[in-house]
Amino acid sequence: MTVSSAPGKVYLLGEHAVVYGEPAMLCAIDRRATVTATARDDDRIRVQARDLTIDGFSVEYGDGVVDESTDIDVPHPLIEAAVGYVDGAVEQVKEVVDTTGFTITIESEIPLGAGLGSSAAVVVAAIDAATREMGVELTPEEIAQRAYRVEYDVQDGQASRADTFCSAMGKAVRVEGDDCRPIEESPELPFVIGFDGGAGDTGTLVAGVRSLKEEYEFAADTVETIGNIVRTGERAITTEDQQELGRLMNFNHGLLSALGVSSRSLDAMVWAARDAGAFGAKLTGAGGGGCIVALDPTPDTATALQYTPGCEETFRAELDHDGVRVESE
Ligand SMILES: Nc1ncnc2c1ncn2[C@@H]1O[C@H](COP(=O)(O)OP(=O)(O)O)[C@@H](O)[C@H]1O
Ligand SMILES: C[C@@](O)(CCOP(=O)(O)O)CC(=O)O
Ligand SMILES: [Mg+2]
Repeated sequence: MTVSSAPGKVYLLGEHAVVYGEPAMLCAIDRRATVTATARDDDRIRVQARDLTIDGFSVEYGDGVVDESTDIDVPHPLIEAAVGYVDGAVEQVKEVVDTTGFTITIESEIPLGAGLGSSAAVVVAAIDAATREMGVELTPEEIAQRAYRVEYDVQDGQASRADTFCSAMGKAVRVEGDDCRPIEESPELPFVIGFDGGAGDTGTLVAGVRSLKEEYEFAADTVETIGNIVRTGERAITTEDQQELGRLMNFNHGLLSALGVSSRSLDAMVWAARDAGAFGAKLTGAGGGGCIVALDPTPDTATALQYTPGCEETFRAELDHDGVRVESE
């Protein structure tokens, strides 16, 4: 039995634009997905994903077939969409090892589809656990590369390397196209997360931005401007200028909102954080619903979020220095 875990992340600056080759900066956070891989005597592949519920049923499946015992009475495309990332991870494992069967069990502290990178963390941890269980040790860079292939395929060819690289490597990272690197001296920033309890579908949201960008030159300019905000933010990171970072996050949120990926509850949480005196706040990840990230060293933002209609949960997040790691083997 092998257990591996990998962290979720928040985007400081640059999501969506990063898909088109603009730079982005993101930080791994101390919420992790944990995957247990156990070799089997037969050649079957089984997946137990307790957090993945469809109509209240948790998903257990294998060999491309959802278990009858899970009693799921929903159309198959819905199930296929939900298990796509895990299926992709299994495919990557099969490319690396001469598989006989294994069972993988997924547990995660990262809310699904909320912009904290649950998909990347699950895929990264699954590839690590299952390949190790089969006797192969991949480097974090190799895992990041394979996990990126999975996100790319599931999101119909529209994915950056950002989430998967950050989850595999940990710390703060900067990603621009194929150029992925850890940010030396990753700053410890006072992250406060607000979660509206909802989710957005990354593939659909990315496709929405792409079509706006193709239709309007000013939408394409907006994407480029987000890249300029990130470039400006690099100086603020090096000097640990939280006030400047906050201002840039506010600007970035406005542009994401213009690109149609914010929502009423995300905007409400962003404004609650700003009114409470946060240095800045923005949605994180694909948007549509899910989480915002604010910078505030005081308890004021968390308190304000607790009283904000639409905010279901608020918590602090710490930079996680560890990327993918083995918990036990
Ligand atoms: N605990 C989990 N078990 C199985 N699959 C998961 C789990 N967490 C996330 N996923 C997969 O990732 C998808 C969410 O990814 P995505 O839409 O990119 O949002 P995010 O990465 O921001 O959480 C889920 O629909 C599911 O396919
Ligand atoms: C919108 C995007 O930039 C980030 C998506 O992040 P998440 O899956 O919502 O955590 C897409 C990508 O980079 O592949
Ligand atoms: Mg994702």
